[in-house]
Amino acid sequence: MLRVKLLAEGARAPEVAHPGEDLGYDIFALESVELWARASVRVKTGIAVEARHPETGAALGLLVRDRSSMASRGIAVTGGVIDAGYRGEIQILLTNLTDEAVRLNAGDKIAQMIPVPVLTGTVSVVESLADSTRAEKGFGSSGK
Ligand SMILES: O=c1ccn([C@H]2C[C@H](O)[C@@H](COP(=O)(O)OP(=O)(O)OP(=O)(O)O)O2)c(=O)[nH]1
Repeated sequence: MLRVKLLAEGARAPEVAHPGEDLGYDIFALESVELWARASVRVKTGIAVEARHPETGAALGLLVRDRSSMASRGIAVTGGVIDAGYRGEIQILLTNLTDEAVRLNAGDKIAQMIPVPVLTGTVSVVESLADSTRAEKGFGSSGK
């Protein structure tokens, strides 16, 4: 469940293309932007949101992720952590990984937002951690 405040003329509420199946809400650019080669830009959406679990009503955060169609053109979402309590304008950080400038137009669908529960809790500094099979092994320890 997403409550949306439209902050500017031309702002468009997020949409779910396939309700009940899609993980993310598609979001739209408020403005046209030139994405210079190898550079990052912050794109306004003109929306503020409040995401809640449809059954429990618990506050949810949102992770902004790529649309595969944009990623396959070399335009990647960076940043992307929207805290559950954030009520400011959602802005989309995009990085042009290519050597060519790319123009995005106002109204373009530029990213998707995936709701996630808030699982952060208290932080305790301890002397030892619970045993596990992996223990300290990592960085390719399990082979190719
Ligand atoms: O792609 C993004 C990333 C973040 N935000 C907003 C929502 C988020 O809740 C807030 C803060 O983001 P984050 O915690 O990642 O930034 P920070 O650099 O750690 O700033 P702060 O000290 O305000 O937490 O900025 C966006 O609109 N778009």
